Amino acid sequence: MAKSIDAAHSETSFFGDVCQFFDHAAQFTSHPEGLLDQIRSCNSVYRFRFPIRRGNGFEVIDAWRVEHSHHKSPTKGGIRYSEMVNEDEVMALAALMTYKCAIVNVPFGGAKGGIKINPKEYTVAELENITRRYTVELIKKNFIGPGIDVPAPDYGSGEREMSWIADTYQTMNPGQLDALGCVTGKPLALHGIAGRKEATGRGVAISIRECVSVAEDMQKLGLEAGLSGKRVIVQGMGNVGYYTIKYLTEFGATIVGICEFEGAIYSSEGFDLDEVFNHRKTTGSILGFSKAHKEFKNSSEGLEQECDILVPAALENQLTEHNVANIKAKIIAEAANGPTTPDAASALIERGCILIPDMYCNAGGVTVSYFEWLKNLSHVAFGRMDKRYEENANLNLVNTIEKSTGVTLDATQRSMIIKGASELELVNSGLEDTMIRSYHEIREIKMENSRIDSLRTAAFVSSINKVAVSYMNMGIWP
Ligand SMILES: NC(=O)C1=CN([C@@H]2O[C@H](COP(=O)(O)OP(=O)(O)OC[C@H]3O[C@@H](n4cnc5c(N)ncnc54)[C@H](O)[C@@H]3O)[C@@H](O)[C@H]2O)C=CC1
Ligand SMILES: O=C(O)CCC(=O)C(=O)O
Repeated sequence: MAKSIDAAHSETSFFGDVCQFFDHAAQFTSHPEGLLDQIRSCNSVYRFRFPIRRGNGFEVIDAWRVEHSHHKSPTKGGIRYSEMVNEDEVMALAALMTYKCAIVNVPFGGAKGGIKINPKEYTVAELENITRRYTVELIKKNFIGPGIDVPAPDYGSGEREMSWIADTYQTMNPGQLDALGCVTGKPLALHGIAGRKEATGRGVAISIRECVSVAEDMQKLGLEAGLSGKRVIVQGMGNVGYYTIKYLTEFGATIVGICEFEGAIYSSEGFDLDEVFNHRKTTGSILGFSKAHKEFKNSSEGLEQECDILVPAALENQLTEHNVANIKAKIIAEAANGPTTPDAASALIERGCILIPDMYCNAGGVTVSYFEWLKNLSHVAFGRMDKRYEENANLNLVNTIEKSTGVTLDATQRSMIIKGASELELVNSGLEDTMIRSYHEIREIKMENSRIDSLRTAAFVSSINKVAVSYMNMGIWP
């Protein structure tokens, strides 16, 4: 990979790494440097601090919301709750959101938030105070709203936090009809959407299934096409990792390794997700699981075991120049944001591996967030208006065919054909179509230019071009 103007910056910076990938891809586009600079830069970085009551005193919390690009509104991206969060990280994650949304044609600019706490060290009441106060700070500066900036879950946050955000925003904006579209990833009972919780992991599994379905690409790796029997190691068993394992298993893959914070386990025969999950719930650790052939107290050793596909689904900077030589996988599916550093990515590509890039691989979450936002703005659940209509039309059709052919279907066949689509089925269909279509869009860009070295570069080319068109069409005002 050619060294870029931002390479020096990237030694210590996640945002620098993202810029380095961007600059490498930009050479395959024809946009003027000024426009590229506008696309690459973070438009607004809001850093703030606020106090919460704790014990007999109070504690000051550091927080951020970064809106990377306003080429489309609203901006969109999760909120990370982590004691390691910092400004550079939130900027990088916001930038990735811009490129991610562009790849999957979700009409949002990119944003991300961060709250610098370890959520495990706070009571639920304290977490609620922090989340509500964070929301109020965003409201004060116009950094949240259904048409402005729409947060969602990320590492360390989930449906519960999104409910608190929605309730705070709604309370502060009485009568605002679209208020519930101010945040996505809400529980179903609070105007969320069926399938959002599983969406990122489901999308990751679909992206991998699509990648391994291309026989020509698998042949180059010395692998058979298809997921059946493929050996997979997953790092992180949180929201994204858990559902990635669930759907990969459903699609026929074998989960041979799981790495968590406290260590890693390996079994060449494969793991049952629920057995491992329940063991961890009961004992507090994945270590000590009786069906594991090997276990590692140093979790990162788990990444280096024999497998076909490695899925980092925890945090950034997991595959680096220090461990890349020991990675055995031929396919890396970046379920986490930024798990591979530019140096490690170059080494893997030179070795002939396929890297399914984060900005595409984990885009299922924001895709279904988009559906949730649409549902909130239209104030009606998907399928509500047409489900029964569709069923009646199908019923008439089946009756007519039965009458004219003399063939009678059994009850199972009838209900399968007649049934109208539920919200979950529509969401999953939209998600699957988006992931499959986007994979081939990126792959074709790569295939069309032999100088484009990776799916990541192709993905960046695709998003840079899309964002550039938006900026050019908008013009500059005043
Ligand atoms: N939640 C979502 O919808 C989306 C999340 N992502 C990305 O996916 C990644 C994971 O996010 P979530 O699953 O939501 O977070 P989560 O908080 O639900 O789970 C993360 C899991 O990773 C584990 N973990 C942390 N450090 C680890 C390490 N060094 N080794 C092994 N395991 C480790 C944690 O113990 C936890 O179980 C993040 O990079 C996030 O930005 C990307 C797109 C959407
Ligand atoms: O669902 C969303 O809006 C964003 C999820 C997210 O933070 C991400 O894709 O990294």
